[in-house]
Amino acid sequence: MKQILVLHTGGTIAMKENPSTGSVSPDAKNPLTDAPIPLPEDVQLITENIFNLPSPHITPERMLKIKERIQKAYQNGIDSVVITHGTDTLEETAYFLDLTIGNWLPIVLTGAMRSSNELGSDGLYNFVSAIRVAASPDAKDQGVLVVMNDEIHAARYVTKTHTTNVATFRTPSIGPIGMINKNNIIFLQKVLHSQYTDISSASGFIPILKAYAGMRGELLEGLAHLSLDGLVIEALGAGNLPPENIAPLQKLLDAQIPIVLVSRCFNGIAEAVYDYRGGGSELQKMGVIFSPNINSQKVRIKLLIANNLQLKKDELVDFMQQ
Ligand SMILES: NC(=O)C[C@H](N)C(=O)O
Repeated sequence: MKQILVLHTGGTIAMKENPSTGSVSPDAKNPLTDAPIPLPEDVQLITENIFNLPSPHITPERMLKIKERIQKAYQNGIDSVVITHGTDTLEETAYFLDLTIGNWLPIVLTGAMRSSNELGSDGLYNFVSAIRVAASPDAKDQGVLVVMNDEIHAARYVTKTHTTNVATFRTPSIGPIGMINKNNIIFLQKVLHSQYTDISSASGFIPILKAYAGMRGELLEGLAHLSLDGLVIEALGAGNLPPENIAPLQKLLDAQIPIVLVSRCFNGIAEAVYDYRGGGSELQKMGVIFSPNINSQKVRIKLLIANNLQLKKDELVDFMQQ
């Protein structure tokens, strides 16, 4: 028998709609607990309601709690893990686990865009799909996975792209790494391993700042008065900033605050291409770290993990660029 640990954390998948107002809120009793679940024959579920929270209430400390619960379960010989989670921050928890669990047994996150009593509710279907993927031998050694709407995505790249559509989770550039059919689970691509790093705390003040046309230096100047542990900037295009930001940025760098830059573009990566005031070349020479191929919210998770590893400067650059 395959033993799958199911951790329910909350989110729309555990919510109900009030039919008279149309508003959606957490249900005291998880609707998945009593739902008829067609399980593969060789699968046994061990279910736990670790939280019942909307995912905007999920913090890095709570992600750490999920990680520790999974690692404890590994000692008891479970075969895989399914986590139900709100979709708003699902990609951040998925990536946190991808970086901090050094074990390649399947871990699959899923959620829902429509709550349990809404017409066309996708929760139960996604949950069953996640169990099927977690039970598949091909899901081993693929890193943490996100299963929604008949697709399998890698935690490292997947992102929520739509506020309400059930096909909200997408992987820019490469697409899903697998698909779920009526009778088969098919993996189409093999995922690069994320570097494993163990942490026992997840603290740090690391905001994300999005650049825009006409952005002046006041925001960065203001940030210099807060005790930052790091800063993630979503820069313009290939990795550039309006020139007024250079001087305050230098002040933050002089104060030894790690600054990691990604592009605000949905596709592609930030690189030091442009050599003009505020261009990527100047930013790189100043010591801004360019992060390839993950979005700002995931870079933030990675920088937070780095913050709790107490890395030296060179190690931090290496870690953030992997
Ligand atoms: N679809 C969802 O789960 C959205 C919800 N606000 C959450 O993340 O908890």
